Amino acid sequence: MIPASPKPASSSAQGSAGDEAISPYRVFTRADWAALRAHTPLTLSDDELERLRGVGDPVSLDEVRDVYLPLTRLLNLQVAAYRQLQVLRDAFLGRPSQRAPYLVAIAGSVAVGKSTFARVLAALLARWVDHPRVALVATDGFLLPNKELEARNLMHRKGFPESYDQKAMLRFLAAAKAGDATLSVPVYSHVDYDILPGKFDTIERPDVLLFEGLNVLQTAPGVSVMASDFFDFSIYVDTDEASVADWFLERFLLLQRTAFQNPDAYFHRFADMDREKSIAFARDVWRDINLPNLRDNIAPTRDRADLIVRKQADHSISEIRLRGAV
Ligand SMILES: Nc1ncnc2c1ncn2[C@@H]1O[C@H](COP(=O)(O)OP(=O)(O)O)[C@@H](O)[C@H]1O
Ligand SMILES: CC(C)(COP(=O)(O)O)[C@@H](O)C(=O)NCCC(=O)O
Repeated sequence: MIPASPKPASSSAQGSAGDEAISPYRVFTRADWAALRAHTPLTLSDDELERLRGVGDPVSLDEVRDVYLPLTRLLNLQVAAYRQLQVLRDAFLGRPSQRAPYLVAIAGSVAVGKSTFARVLAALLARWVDHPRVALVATDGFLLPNKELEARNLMHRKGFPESYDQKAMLRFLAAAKAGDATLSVPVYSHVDYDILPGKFDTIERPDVLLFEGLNVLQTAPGVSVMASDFFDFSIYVDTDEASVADWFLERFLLLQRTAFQNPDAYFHRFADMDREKSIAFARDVWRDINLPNLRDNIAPTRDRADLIVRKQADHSISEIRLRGAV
C-alpha cells in the first residue's frame, strides 16, 4: 500500500537544495509508515520488550506497532523475494539450490540505540514462520584487542575505522554469505572494555543475520571489497548531534550507578566519581572521541542506507525514509 500523499525528502545535514531534488528516498511520517503494517500481528508483550530494551533506551509497544511491524513485514517480503532469486540464480548456474542468510546491517552513532533496535527487530523477525532463525552480531567483536590498540597508539580511537580488524570482519561476512554452516565471532566485553581472548560466539545456519555497528556502512579509499558488498538491506538509526550527546551522557551516569559498580568493570574507577566530574568526563569522551567519529566516519554513511529511522530528543522514532520507493 502506498500512502496517499508522499513527501519529497527534506534537506539533510549534508545535503544541499540540489541534492534534495534527486533524493532516492521516500519520506514517511510515523503515521504513514504505521499504516503499512497491514495485518502484521503484534507478537511481543511488554515484559518481553522490557528484556530487550538497552540501558536508557525507552522503546515502547506503540513504537513496535508503528515502526517495527511494518519493517518486519517489508523484510519478510524481501526475504521471500531474495530466496526466489537465489533459486533462479542456482538454476542458471546449474547447481543445487543453496541457502544463504539474508543480511541486514544496522548503523548509527555510539549511544543512538542500535543494539536495542537490532534486538527488538531480531525478536520480531524470529516470530515469522518462514525465517525463525535470526542471529544478531555486533561489530564490536571485530575491534582489535586493547593490547593491539595500545601497541598502535589507538586506545583513544576505539570505534574509528582503524580500530577494527577489517579483514576478519570481511572474512566473517563472506563466510556468512557463502552459507557456511558454522560461523564464529570474537566476543567483546563492555565489562572488560576489551576482546575476550580465545572466546567466540557460534552461529549456525541463520535465516536472517542482523549485523550491527557504527562502522557497517563505511567505505575506504582504494578498498575494493567492503562490508556493504555482503548486505541485502541496511538501516541507519539517525538523530541530531545534540540528542545523542545527551543520551551518551545520561547513559554514562546510569552505567555509573549500575555496570561500573562491578569491581571487575574497566570503568569501575569512575563508579564513585562525583557528579560534576562525571559529567565533565563523559562530555570530554563525547567531544574528543565519539562526536568526531560520528561526524567524520558515521554520519557520512547515512545516505547509503536502504532505510533511515529518525529519532527525536525523547528517543521516539518520528520519521522513516525508504530508499527506492520514490
Ligand atoms: N561501558 C559500558 N558498560 C556496559 N555496557 C555498555 C557500555 N558502553 C556501552 N554499553 C552497552 O553496549 C551496547 C552498545 O552501545 P553503543 O555501541 O553505544 O551503541 P548503541 O547505543 O547504538 O546500541 C549498548 O547496549 C550499551 O548500553
Ligand atoms: C565499542 C564501541 C566502539 C562500539 O562498537 P560497535 O559495536 O558499534 O562496533 C563503543 O561502544 C565504544 O566503546 N567507544 C569508545 C568510546 C567510549 O567509551 O564511548
